[in-house]
Amino acid sequence: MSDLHIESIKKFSELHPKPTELHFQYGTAGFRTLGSTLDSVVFRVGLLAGLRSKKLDGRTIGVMVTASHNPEQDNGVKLVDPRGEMLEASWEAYATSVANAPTTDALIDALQTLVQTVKIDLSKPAKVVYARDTRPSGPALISALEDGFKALGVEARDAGVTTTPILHYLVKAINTKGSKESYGEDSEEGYFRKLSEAFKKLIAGKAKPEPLVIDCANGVGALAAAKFAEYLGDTLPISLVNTSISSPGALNNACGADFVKTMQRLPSGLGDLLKPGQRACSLDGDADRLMYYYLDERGSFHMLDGDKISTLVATFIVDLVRLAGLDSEIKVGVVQTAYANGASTKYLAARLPVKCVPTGVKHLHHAAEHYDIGVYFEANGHGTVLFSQSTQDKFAKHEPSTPAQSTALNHLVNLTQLINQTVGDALSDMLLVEVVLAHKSYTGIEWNSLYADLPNRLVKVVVADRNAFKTEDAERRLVSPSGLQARIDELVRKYEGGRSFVRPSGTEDVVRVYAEATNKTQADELAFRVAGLVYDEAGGDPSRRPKEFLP
Ligand SMILES: CC(=O)N[C@H]1[C@@H](OP(=O)(O)O)O[C@H](CO)[C@@H](O)[C@@H]1O
Ligand SMILES: [Mg+2]
Repeated sequence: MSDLHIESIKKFSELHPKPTELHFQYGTAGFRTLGSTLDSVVFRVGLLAGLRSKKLDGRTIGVMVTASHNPEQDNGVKLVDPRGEMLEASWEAYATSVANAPTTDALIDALQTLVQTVKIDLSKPAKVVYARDTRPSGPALISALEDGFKALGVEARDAGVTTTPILHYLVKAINTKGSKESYGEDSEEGYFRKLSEAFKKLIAGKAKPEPLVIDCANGVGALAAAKFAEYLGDTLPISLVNTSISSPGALNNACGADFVKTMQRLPSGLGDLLKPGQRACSLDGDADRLMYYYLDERGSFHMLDGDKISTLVATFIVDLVRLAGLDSEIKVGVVQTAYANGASTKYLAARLPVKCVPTGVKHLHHAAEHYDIGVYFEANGHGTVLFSQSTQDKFAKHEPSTPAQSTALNHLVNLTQLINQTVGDALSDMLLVEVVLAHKSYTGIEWNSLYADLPNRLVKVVVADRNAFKTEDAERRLVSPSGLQARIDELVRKYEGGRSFVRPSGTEDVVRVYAEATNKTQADELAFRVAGLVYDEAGGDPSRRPKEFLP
């Protein structure tokens, strides 16, 4: 085993000192906080990425610099494992300790501990591919990252400014290059070509849809959507709005998927544009979340969120599997979190297996891998479909006995190419939705009528210590503070169709309360009553108790 390049790491580390007063945590979305505080963290992630690659025999690791739907001044960084997946969970703690070493000497110690604990052979090569979104703090953070690569002698490939899902695609494409499981050409062009060719095959012969309006959140999705428009030509007429990637303050400001989901209204810039019934969708700041919506004849807003997408897509795939004559061999299942609307769960559970897992993409992704075809979406619009290798092998071997079976089988094979199976991908998901709508001859209105969402409300409660809140049963029940769950249950029983749960956020310093009921007033009331219980239980100052929190 060779040694760490200690002198080189020391020299570069002195250029990227850790701010003494800050603690960083590798959470659900990697490290994420104010961009101006992340210099040392990103430098150290450069080192970590190199070590992770060495640990995996020189397979390529991805690094994405983004803060997604968060405000423009925020930034973040996360690592992507070789198959295009989120970093293995055990490394989250190593990343946290490396990021928090107070001095250069402490950093060297933390790295050496990591090398010994996970037995990294330092003589192995280190390869990384990296990218960033459009945030103004991005270029400086990228140069800190590159210092990390130089310090460790990493062979690094710059993927420039691109979406999170494209970076995940690249990681997988690079690592499967030349193999029987090749994921595609390892370039952006390869990605656009792969997806747009699959899309064209899937909608061949279908009626040309009305133009789709895409709100790009003034982020990197604007660049990728514009490229798709070139590749798709008139097979999918699209009209892009909120594409100002270099206007200060514009990113995610009153637009984007998270704004639409949270505010349940149109993003800015679309008001005068949309005709009644016309489909529109929003991407988030790094283009891995998608929300659809439309205005009806009366100008009322209707949102088609991750649950609606999941339902649309899962039932379409179930039908194709049956039509292809594969339903006895291939099982389709859906994964959701507790935030899934109860009406979607009811609709899905009557048709196919549904599993509930804790919040966070890694939980959904792993659970979806247990199905032959696993569909997962968070209500917020992040999700994808996974086809297991054995399922893809079955597609390749299956001999259809009728022309109808053959058509369905072709559609399934093309879906495996259209869908970015590494991670949720707003643009790939958008093409997928468009395919299903075209096949079913649905407008947004018919899609929306599959089931009616239960009215719901999400409330944040600021507490002294959110770690005092511990959950079980996929976060649907509290185990501590003790006794609180029983009081929530007692409240919920008073509401028709009531459901409510409380969990600490993994990305913000708050506790989240979710409630639903059969009408909006009741859902709001239940949410604010539970929020009041949580606030009081956590010892919140009565004089600062938010007025809307009910007694
Ligand atoms: C209610 C909600 O939308 N929670 C989001 C949010 O997690 P929290 O742990 O709730 O802060 O950010 C996660 C990362 O983007 C996302 O996976 C999740 O769905
Ligand atoms: Mg995102």
